[in-house]
Amino acid sequence: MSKSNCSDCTCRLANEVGQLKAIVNAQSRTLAKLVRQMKEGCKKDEEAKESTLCGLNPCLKCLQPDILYHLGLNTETTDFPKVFGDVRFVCMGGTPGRMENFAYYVMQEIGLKINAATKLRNISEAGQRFSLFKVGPVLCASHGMGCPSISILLHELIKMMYHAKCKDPVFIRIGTSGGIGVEPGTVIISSEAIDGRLNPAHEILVHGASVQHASQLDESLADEIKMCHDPCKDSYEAVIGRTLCAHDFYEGQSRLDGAFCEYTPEMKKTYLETLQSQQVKNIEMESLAFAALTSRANIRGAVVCVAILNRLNGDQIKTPHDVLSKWEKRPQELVARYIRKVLYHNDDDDESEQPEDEAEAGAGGAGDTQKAPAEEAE
Ligand SMILES: O=P(O)(O)O[C@H]1O[C@H](CO)[C@@H](O)[C@H]1O
Ligand SMILES: O=c1cc[nH]c(=O)[nH]1
Repeated sequence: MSKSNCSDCTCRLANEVGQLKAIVNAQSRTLAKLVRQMKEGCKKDEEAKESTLCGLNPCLKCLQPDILYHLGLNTETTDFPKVFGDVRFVCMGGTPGRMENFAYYVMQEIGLKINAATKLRNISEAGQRFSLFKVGPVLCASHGMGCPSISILLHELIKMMYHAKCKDPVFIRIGTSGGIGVEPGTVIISSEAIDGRLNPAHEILVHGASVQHASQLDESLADEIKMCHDPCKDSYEAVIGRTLCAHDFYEGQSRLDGAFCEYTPEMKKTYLETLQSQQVKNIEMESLAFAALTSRANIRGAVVCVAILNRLNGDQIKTPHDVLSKWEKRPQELVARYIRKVLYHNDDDDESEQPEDEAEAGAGGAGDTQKAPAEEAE
């Protein structure tokens, strides 16, 4: 065996030992908690459990059933507290493929396993709009492009959290974006979302009148995710900055390569330089609705996007697909590390533990997996 193979192998083993240690520690904590509960006379957590979400539509409790149309789920046919009650992280990104890959990746990172002959099931397949995967306490959803699409998903996911009585779920968008004055491949964690006029508000029309909702993001969550970046080991930078949310990819982002363009290159240059002078680090298309809807519900939210180009240098995305797909994994890496840290390394937190069912039986709990077709099992 060559020296480098040997050190790779040692590194892998050390990694696996670290993961096993985290799982064993988490299981010890779970065991200690169960023993404590037995001593206290089996007080059940569930009895006191209510969702921690605030400011929701008071009519929700009267909807029997509540039909989450675009997710293809309803409260009559699905036992939300049973299937989704353990959700602590809701991660979302534009495409179904990214979110399926992320689900498998996070499963590995948090030490869960499924049988080799099974695969994760798209729970919202019946809705035929979004994809939704559940890996223990992590939900992974695709949101499509733009604020209207992500806001439909968010309304339904927030209602899901409410019906499932989830406690303090954290929502994170993992995406791509156009950077402003940053090296392509840099990860930007948004401090706040702003619109094209640099207003920190998501504007919607209700009964024909403009309603604005503040689009602040959780600063401490952004810091916690940033701390998961290791400047010595990671070959890319991670920065915190303002994110401009546009309502389209071309004119809304001052591109010169759309089917229509009624401004000059000089006007584009001036606009992008103004953004740069206002600490805007990137442009994408969902952060306004994401920030507004999560903060209205009292949900901690973060937006973590890789910059796939520097808009000060051009408009077209010329980077090869294999490089883009490596970059696309960077926000996923940071977010998976964050989730892992919250679940297993938060020693001050009595509740940090390996999810009980899945630690023993793999991530194949109710609604999580299905048998793979024969050819995929091979
Ligand atoms: O890469 P995702 O997360 O899909 O998001 C970005 O990419 C899309 C445009 O190409 C927009 O939806 C923008 O927000
Ligand atoms: O320039 C870009 C790149 C990705 N997504 C966007 O919205 N804009």
